[in-house]
Amino acid sequence: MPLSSVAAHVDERELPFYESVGNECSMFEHAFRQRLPLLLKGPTGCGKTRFVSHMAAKLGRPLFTISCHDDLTSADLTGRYLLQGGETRWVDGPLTRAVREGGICYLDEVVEARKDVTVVLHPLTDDRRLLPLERTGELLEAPDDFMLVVSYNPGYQHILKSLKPSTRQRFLALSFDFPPPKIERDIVARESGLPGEQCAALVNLAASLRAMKGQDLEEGVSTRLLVYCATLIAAGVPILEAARATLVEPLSDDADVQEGLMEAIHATFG
Ligand SMILES: Nc1ncnc2c1ncn2[C@@H]1O[C@H](COP(=O)(O)OP(=O)(O)OP(=O)(O)O)[C@@H](O)[C@H]1O
Repeated sequence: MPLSSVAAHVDERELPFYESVGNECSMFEHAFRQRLPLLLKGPTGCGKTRFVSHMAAKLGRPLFTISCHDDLTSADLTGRYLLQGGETRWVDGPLTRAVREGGICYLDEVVEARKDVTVVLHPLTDDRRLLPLERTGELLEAPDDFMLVVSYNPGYQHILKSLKPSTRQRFLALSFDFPPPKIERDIVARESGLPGEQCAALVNLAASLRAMKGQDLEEGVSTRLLVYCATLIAAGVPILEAARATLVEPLSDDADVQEGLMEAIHATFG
């Protein structure tokens, strides 16, 4: 399919809602059109997955999402022979489907993947754009509308779990962070249905909770958790109960840290 005809008349209102923060939408589109793979870096719950679904829908391409973990093998991506009705049949994995169908393949938390997975990605992420399927003997050439997107959270990185330079230098990379306050307020309001003013108070609170990151907290409170909190409040849950369940308990098990978080919450909501 010629790229110029890809999703020429998309109604933005029908796409998964994504509020852009900078130039990420145009960079994604350039990467797609120039057939370059993309790496998204950023903390948990800051909008990376939503961004990818929004862009896939905007470009009119199917999206194949894979959450990477220690046990994920290259066969989970490429496919395997399965016994079906007494016959052994090859079944494509999500990466192979994305290559065959011309879709967007999104590998979330790619640093969690084992080495054999990254090896499969190498010929796909340079100018060869090839996916060798050893088991079937095929060598698939990725079509123009195939794109590989991967993400990871640099905050969780440690020496054993980092991308090798030979892998990361195959990607364009974009950094994500929590959206600026006004944008985050709009996102939380739109996602939860809670009035903007109350969402603004939650976003202010998030700033003080995020300032506690590093002291005793591994990660600052995510936009996702703010949406949860606002959703509960909009559903009638008392603010302090909603805040404890969404902005305190998911962040820490330590009683002292929880107390510190609750203090900040009381300072905002009384
Ligand atoms: N820019 C944004 N536009 C619209 N919604 C957003 C945006 N940023 C965050 N959100 C909201 O935050 C939620 C979490 O975002 P998302 O699932 O995309 O996070 P993520 O960065 O992919 O997290 P993880 O790394 O844990 O997978 C979304 O479901 C959405 O409600």
